[in-house]
Amino acid sequence: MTGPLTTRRATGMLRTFEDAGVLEPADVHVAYRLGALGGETREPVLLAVALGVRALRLGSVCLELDRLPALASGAEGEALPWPDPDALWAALRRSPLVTGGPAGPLTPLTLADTPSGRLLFLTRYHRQEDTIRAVLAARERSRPDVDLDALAAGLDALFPGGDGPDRQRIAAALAATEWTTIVAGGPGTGKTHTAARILALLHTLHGPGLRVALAAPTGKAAMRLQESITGQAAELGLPDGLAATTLHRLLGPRRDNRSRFTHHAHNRLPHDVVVVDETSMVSLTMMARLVEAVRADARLILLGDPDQLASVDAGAVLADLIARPVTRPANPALARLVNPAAAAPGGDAPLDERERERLGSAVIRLSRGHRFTGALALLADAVRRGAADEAVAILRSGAHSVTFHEPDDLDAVRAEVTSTGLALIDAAERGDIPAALEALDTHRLLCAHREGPYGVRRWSQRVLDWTVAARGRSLDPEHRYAGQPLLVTETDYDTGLSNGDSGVVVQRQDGLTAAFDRGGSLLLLPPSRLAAVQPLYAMTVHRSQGSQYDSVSVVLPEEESSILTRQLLYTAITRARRRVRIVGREETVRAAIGRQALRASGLARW
Ligand SMILES: Nc1ncnc2c1ncn2[C@@H]1O[C@H](COP(=O)(O)OP(=O)(O)OP(=O)(O)O)[C@@H](O)[C@H]1O
Repeated sequence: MTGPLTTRRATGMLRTFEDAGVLEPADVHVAYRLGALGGETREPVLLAVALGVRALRLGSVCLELDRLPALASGAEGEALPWPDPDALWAALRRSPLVTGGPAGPLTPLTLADTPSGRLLFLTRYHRQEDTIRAVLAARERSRPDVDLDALAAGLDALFPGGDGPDRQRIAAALAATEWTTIVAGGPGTGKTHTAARILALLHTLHGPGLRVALAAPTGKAAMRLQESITGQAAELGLPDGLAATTLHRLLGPRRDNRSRFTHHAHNRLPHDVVVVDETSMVSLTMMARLVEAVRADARLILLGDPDQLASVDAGAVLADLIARPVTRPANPALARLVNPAAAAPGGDAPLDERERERLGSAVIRLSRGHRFTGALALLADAVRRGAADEAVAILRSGAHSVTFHEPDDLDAVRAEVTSTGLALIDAAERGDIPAALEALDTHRLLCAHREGPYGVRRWSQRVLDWTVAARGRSLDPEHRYAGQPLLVTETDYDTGLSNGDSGVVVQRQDGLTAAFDRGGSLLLLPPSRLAAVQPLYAMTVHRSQGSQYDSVSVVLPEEESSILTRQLLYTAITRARRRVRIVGREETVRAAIGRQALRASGLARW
């Protein structure tokens, strides 16, 4: 945009909505700028633009014009002068921002009239949704040619459970017979276990020359995927050297444009199979870039947990793709390969009607936990389903793996923080890198916010103070010391570190070095080469997504915090492999479970 970046003060309707706290000055500013550029001055239209910008800021891809009053809660929200949806729709349809105008062909806004409501988009996001819709629909028009006898034999060998409705086997059958498959499921339900078997199956069907890409939205998640797949490679006869990478690296970053890549619709990825893990964290923009870069005759396998927090940017693509209406019947070949309706003693429950319908979109949800059992798994499931009474009962059950602490009852958190902090320092001072890296992931303290009494900043200081008191020696977070945990805050292609990687400073004979675990291989760097890192004593739940720790302590914010949602609590709990400790009040847990982060989009409406 051109012109000075002065903020015009809101007037009229926009002022009313800003004073009520619905709009922020930045929302109003963008609306006025777009209005000025496109020649639109009508207040209700500018209000809708500002509300659309606000929606994006809060994670929605579009504005639901028929549900405007739902944007604000309480009596104050109801009292606001919301525009009449029909009049607003008519005004928007004539707006130069939608149709192009005398000021130029620029159409920054797009309208969509869907069976479940009228939507206003910023055109850029509408285009991205359109890309995803069009590419996936085109991919659904055909299915890969496979030898069904060989496939059946492969499935029997890899999933020897017999005829029961083994959802992992169904996932593999889908992945072999569809171009795009979505394998959803909570932590430890075997998504990567299944992905490894899918790769083995595809290698059997298509021969050893198959080109496979493994990717995830963050470096940490990519490393976990790589570790898991390579750990199973020998057993499954997968080729050596399968490496995972971030989606950014897979698509080829460009220095001149952050949202464009070297691989795109006219320069496709060479791979025959693209497996993406932690898809819930993939933004709408990234998903659009990915699907257009995958060859039409390559398989795309999306793994993820739709109940977790969605991407930092707008959209909840995985959840939307799973929720979209099913437009075609399940692949007829499936009936020969799996038996979704059967009941088998001790096996998965038969697929319900909705699950069977979703096979048409090649979506399967794994439901049986293989990693955690007991109270931790029950708690995660109760939170996911929104069963607050159940969750509270589990928290109060006295189970070892799940404990609940009032905000001033910090003895247990302190004990674990200090014991892991001291173990980290001891190992690092001895120069024992494997032990230091192991100690790093033993326990993690998670907060919802960065700032405030329940935020990362405050709690990091507390962790440091506790560690110093236990150590009996001061530690300066501004200076590297052996045993200091580190978090990478920006991707650095020179060192190979990704945003979100964690490491630890270790004492070596020649001085201090920073050690990072890169999916089983070690990366050692002199601390002076680390550009964007910060000490890691506590982290936000958002940051922790894609990682897991043996034990997790979750500090809940105030009940009123708008960031506190069911998805946030579920994501925090499921970061723990063995035990979770929740610090907060019962009302806060209930408030979190009762508040769902709902992100408006057009994708789920298909
Ligand atoms: N069918 C199965 N039989 C036996 N063990 C299994 C089976 N499926 C998964 N597992 C084991 O359960 C554990 C969790 O599996 P996996 O890591 O694949 O889950 P995931 O869904 O990818 O979890 P996350 O999202 O947390 O990474 C692994 O140790 C895996 O070997």
